[in-house]
Amino acid sequence: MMPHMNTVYGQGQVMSRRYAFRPLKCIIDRLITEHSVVGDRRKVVMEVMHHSAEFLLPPISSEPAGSSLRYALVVLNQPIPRFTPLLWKHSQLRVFADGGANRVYDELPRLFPHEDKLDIRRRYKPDLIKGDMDSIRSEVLDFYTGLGCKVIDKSHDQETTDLHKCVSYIEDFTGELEKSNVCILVAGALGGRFDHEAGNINVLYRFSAMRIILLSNDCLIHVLPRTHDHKIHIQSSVVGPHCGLVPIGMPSSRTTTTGLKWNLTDTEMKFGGLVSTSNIVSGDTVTVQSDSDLLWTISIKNLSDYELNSI
Ligand SMILES: Nc1ncnc2c1ncn2[C@@H]1O[C@H](COP(=O)(O)OP(=O)(O)OP(=O)(O)O)[C@@H](O)[C@H]1O
Ligand SMILES: Cc1ncc(C[n+]2csc(CCO)c2C)c(N)n1
Repeated sequence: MMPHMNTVYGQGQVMSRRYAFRPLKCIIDRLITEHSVVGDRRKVVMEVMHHSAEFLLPPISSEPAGSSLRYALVVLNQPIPRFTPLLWKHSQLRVFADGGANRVYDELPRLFPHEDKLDIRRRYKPDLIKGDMDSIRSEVLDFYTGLGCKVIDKSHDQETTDLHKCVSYIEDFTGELEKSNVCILVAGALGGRFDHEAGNINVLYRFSAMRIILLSNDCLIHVLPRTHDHKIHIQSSVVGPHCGLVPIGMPSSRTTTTGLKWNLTDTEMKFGGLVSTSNIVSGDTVTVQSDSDLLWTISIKNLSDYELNSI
């Protein structure tokens, strides 16, 4: 369930007695004028939504009790990011989207060159494989079914992407009250075919009540819904400084930010006009207020082997 927002109006409505003996046209004119004055003075106080990339830091032992979010991981059919074992460790549910299973099967053992391949494959066993199953190799499917993994074959559904199918499963699996506390991490969502990237971004909007973060080796992106003000906590050891705010889907008439090198102050953003790319974070937090949903993106640092191995 999305947290509700509080709306605070600047003036009370005591118009009926005041206009009781005036001609109708006059009343209407005054109402139109006063309504726009009230509109200008109206102050909307939004609840603040917090964001962080804590899932790129080694998990702390108190998790999940210490963290307010619970994570689910979806692995797509793209080269797996080098920090995938970290995402795995933070997650309580792991799902392979069709050909994503081949990626874990083939590529994860390469991240642990001194360990036995089979041990690694058994250790990184998903809770579910779901998709239209036209990309997963039969030996890979046999391996994971042999381990007892659940498989949902949706080969009859050629209307939605494999990522959509996986997110839909997680959404069904998540109670209404839990939705705002669950965050879906999608590994391998960016940097490949553009039609797939656009489809992956569309999933952010199709499931707008869920927190979903698309990740590649180089960056992460997620939506900042217009229903909230946003406070983005920057873990500068793992993300930044490059970032962007992009009004995908609809223009924004007014966006205001703090914590960026090039801040916006009630600024309009739209494709064909201004979009904030190649921006730089300048502190520990970035705040964003906008009248439109925006995409937030921030670069992911090239984590050292030391950091990656400390998991
Ligand atoms: N090149 C890519 N770039 C970004 N995302 C990708 C790419 N390839 C696959 N994906 C993501 O991984 C998911 C699973 O990929 P898979 O190749 O199994 O899908 P598919 O439906 O068979 O794709 P195709 O359109 O090639 O038939 C896709 O739904 C998509 O979200
Ligand atoms: C208008 C329209 N465009 C493309 C597709 C194709 N498509 C979209 S999702 C999907 C499944 C991929 O696993 C496929 C084949 C469609 N159905 N409708």
